[in-house]
Amino acid sequence: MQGCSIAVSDLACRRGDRILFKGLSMRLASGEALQVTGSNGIGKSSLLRIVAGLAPAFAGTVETQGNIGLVDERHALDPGQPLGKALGFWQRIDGAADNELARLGLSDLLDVPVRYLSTGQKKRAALARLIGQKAQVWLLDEPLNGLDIHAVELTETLVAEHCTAGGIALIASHQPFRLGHMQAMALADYAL
Ligand SMILES: Nc1ncnc2c1ncn2[C@@H]1O[C@H](COP(=O)(O)OP(=O)(O)OP(=O)(O)O)[C@@H](O)[C@H]1O
Repeated sequence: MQGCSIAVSDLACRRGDRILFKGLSMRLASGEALQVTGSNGIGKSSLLRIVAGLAPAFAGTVETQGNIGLVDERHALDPGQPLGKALGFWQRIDGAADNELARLGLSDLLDVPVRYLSTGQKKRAALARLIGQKAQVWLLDEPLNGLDIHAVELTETLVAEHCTAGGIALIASHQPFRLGHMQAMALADYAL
């Protein structure tokens, strides 16, 4: 995997008329992972969207190197399409790749419309798309929500493999995420 990095310096985030956090700095290099923790509404998702370039910083800078894949609550896959077709759409854009469908327990669901998938199945389908995207930088917003114990372990393993291969993982979650050498940042330390 090519070199990748995230460098955030003195970042402030405003949503509406509220400053959610300020003075946040962090650096992640190839192979590193960081979990951002904090209570509901503190700004974890907002931070990920700023790092992804989808929302503006109120102050400070964000520099990233490498392709970014963001998995959050928004639909990555067309809800009206069967899962196989919805993933196929992205494969034509991302380039053919092994989406790890069998490993993610999705092989028997390819004919099922995405909107009929369960919460956990949708989550695993989003991971399949992320893997196919071959992005170096993974931004994962509450990746364990709605997953059963096996899917939790699989997600943790996939992230570990991604970092071992030289990728970066920035994870926003209030749940424990087991990963060796995971750094941690409490967003409350930067909240106003
Ligand atoms: N576009 C927006 N305009 C105004 N306020 C917003 C906007 N987006 C988010 N907010 C507010 O910013 C705050 C932070 O939201 P955010 O989703 O980043 O928090 P979070 O820490 O990820 O929460 P959760 O753990 O519940 O997912 C919330 O109070 C939310 O209502």
